[in-house]
Amino acid sequence: MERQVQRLRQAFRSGRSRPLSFRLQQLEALRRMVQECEKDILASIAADLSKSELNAYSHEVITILGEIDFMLENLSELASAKPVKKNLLTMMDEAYVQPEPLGVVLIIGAWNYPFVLIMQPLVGAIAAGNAVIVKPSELSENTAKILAKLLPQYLDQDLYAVVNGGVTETTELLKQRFDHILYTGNTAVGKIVMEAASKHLTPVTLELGGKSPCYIDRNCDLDVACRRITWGKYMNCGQTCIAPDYILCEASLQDQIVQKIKDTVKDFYGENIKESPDYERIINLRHFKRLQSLLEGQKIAFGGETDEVTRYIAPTILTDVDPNSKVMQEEIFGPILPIVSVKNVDEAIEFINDREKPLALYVFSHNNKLIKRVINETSSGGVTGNDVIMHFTVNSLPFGGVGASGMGAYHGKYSFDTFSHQRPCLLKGLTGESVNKLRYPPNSQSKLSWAKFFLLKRLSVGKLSMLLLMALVVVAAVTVKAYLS
Ligand SMILES: NC(=O)c1ccc[n+]([C@@H]2O[C@H](COP(=O)([O-])OP(=O)(O)OC[C@H]3O[C@@H](n4cnc5c(N)ncnc54)[C@H](O)[C@@H]3O)[C@@H](O)[C@H]2O)c1
Ligand SMILES: CCCCCCCC=O
Repeated sequence: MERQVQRLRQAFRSGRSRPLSFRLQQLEALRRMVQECEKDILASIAADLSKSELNAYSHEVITILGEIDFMLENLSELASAKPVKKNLLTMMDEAYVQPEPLGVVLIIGAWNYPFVLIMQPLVGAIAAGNAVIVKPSELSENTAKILAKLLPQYLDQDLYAVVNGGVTETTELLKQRFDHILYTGNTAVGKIVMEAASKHLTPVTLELGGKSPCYIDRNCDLDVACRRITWGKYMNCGQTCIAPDYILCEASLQDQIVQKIKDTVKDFYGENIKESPDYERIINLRHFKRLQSLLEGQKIAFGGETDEVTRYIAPTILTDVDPNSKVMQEEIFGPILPIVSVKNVDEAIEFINDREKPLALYVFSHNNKLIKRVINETSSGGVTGNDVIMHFTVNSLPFGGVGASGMGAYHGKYSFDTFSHQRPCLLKGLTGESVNKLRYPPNSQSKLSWAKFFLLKRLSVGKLSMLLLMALVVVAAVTVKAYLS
């Protein structure tokens, strides 16, 4: 591992990954890889998650093609130096922020969207000019294998590498020094990653999970709300980091919600859900048994059927759920939807705030003020009002958690920024010493007054006021010079 990281570091130091032309060429190669090898990629995702190839395409491939296109279109703007406002002392100088690559970046992915969770950060890291090691999840082994096979065929092999393996390999990898680590997965491993990173003072982006609440207001179109919730909850068999984890609503709405979700499930997946190409399976037996245990002692209003051999768990709704029960203590990450009754929106807000900050928050209501109130009085990684999941698809929004659901963010511009250092640059000339005397010892009260005048005024002005200020500076400089000599 050490030799591999060193090899990448050497290639990074050669400067090869920095020119925009090189980055664009690598991103184009990545796009070619996705297009030319689409069949193999879809087959791998489908095999890992018992998913149809159509769903593999719409859940994963579309996102990546969109992200690559965004970077290709916007890279030169993202990577450009950004001039900044100046003060009176520096108004004749050049001041700008220059994004620069961080170095060698490690990306660790999770199994539930095995292609997206490696490729989307990879696109950002390449665009920002870094060398990258990706470590796909060993639980989605087919996608891990196809990534290890394809990426070296299309990308520069000295700058980008795939390491496959489980806990042993990742532990070894985490002993190495990286310049940034982006980890996607559960909170317990997130802490391990952060601890390992701290040994090298490596900054981390942690894309974690949590229980994402979904509040349904009485004043709402329940048909639409339930259709959208059914889609977001049962897609990928509930194994989505931002799936609505549980519903909060007034007790009087519970039965209607159950009925409407039940009807929608029938519309989406047919009478025999097991036969539907759109309904996935649980990733492995450990997760299947964990989910089965969450059903124990619960009132199952709909679904509840399980089949260990195929790891099938039916779309399930639990009603009158006790907030202290096991299903309300951990992220469900499966097709089980508990409904917890609250008296009103105040109680819903209190319920949310009594728990760890979730990765996503959903509110359904005709009343926009109520939606804004829930947003203003709670905290979560992201929010979608009157829908679920969709904020993930808008790559002009940063995607990430807060508190226990993670730190840092990516997607689009935010990926570029995550994998860049925003380097402040100030370029001065070698003239102007008369004004500079103000900061050289010995200090005095009058020098301090002048320093206050120069430094506490900001220039954020159009041409006319700029001219006025320049005149002011010249007068001030002459006065100071006369005063000091
Ligand atoms: N915020 C997001 O974008 C996002 C996206 C997907 C999943 N998630 C969250 O991830 C969780 C599901 O993922 P998971 O954790 O089951 O995935 P996982 O089991 O695939 O683990 C994630 C990664 O951590 C590595 N890993 C596992 N144990 C390790 C250890 N002891 N030391 C070092 N590395 C180790 C794995 O090899 C894998 O690459 C859920 O909580 C979900 O909400 C978050
Ligand atoms: C089109 C929906 C993609 C959702 C991906 C969510 C990633 C986290 O699990």
